[in-house]
Amino acid sequence: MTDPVLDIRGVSKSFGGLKASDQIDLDLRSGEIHALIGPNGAGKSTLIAQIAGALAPDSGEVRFGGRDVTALTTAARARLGLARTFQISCLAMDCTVLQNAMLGALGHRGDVFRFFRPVMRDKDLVARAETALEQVGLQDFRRFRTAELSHGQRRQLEVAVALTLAPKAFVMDEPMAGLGAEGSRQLMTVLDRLRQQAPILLVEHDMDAVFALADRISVLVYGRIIATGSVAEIRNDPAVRSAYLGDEA
Ligand SMILES: Nc1ncnc2c1ncn2[C@@H]1O[C@H](COP(=O)(O)OP(=O)(O)OP(=O)(O)O)[C@@H](O)[C@H]1O
Repeated sequence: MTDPVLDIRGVSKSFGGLKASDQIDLDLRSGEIHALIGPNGAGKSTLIAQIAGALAPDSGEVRFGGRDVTALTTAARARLGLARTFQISCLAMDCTVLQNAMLGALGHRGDVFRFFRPVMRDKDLVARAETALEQVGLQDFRRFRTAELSHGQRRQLEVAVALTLAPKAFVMDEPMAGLGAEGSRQLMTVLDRLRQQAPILLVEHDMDAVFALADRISVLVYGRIIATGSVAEIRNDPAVRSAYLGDEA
């Protein structure tokens, strides 16, 4: 088997006497969606923050693309290809869908301060942004103002912006939150395809989405991973059922 894209080894983080991350081992392999689930307060956000670089672990190591990135900033990890989405919406609502996608592509080339008019004539950048829009199914909306998009379409656009950065892995924090049935269905179609391009570590409360999408699931309870396995293995795991899934399984 090839090395995992993301490899979390023995990561721990305490807040006072509370162990929010307790010796966590977790990996993300090429081509997969690995869902991280757990009850409120289990430590999902704390772990994601340590993976993305927003929070330093007390101990342990975060490896990305075969290198130790534990000491790197969020921006440095992003430049290496670690894309984190859905924490803060960074879309410019008055810009068109295509312009927003181009902002991502510009960031990738390091010239975010160029003005839009000359940039819009840059065929390479436009092509990169349009390819990303196609990948998320928004090609027909390229000239729409972003404010005109539905909530779900904005999530799809955020994925497109991330795609223009040519990510090697995605970390997604509750992408389905606040979406209706149709928005969730569309975003699930996008994520389902996306895993081939870059694997996804998916934190999600929507169990229907998790069970439909995940290749593997890890269950976090009180800062510890109590099980990792396929959907069937997790559904049938007695410890998971009593600690978390209950009737949902
Ligand atoms: N900065 C902080 N200072 C003190 N305690 C914190 C801090 N951040 C998180 N915690 C605590 O760590 C534990 C884990 O919180 P965390 O937000 O990571 O859980 P979560 O699984 O993401 O929850 P939710 O599903 O509700 O978002 C909680 O008990 C929380 O109160």
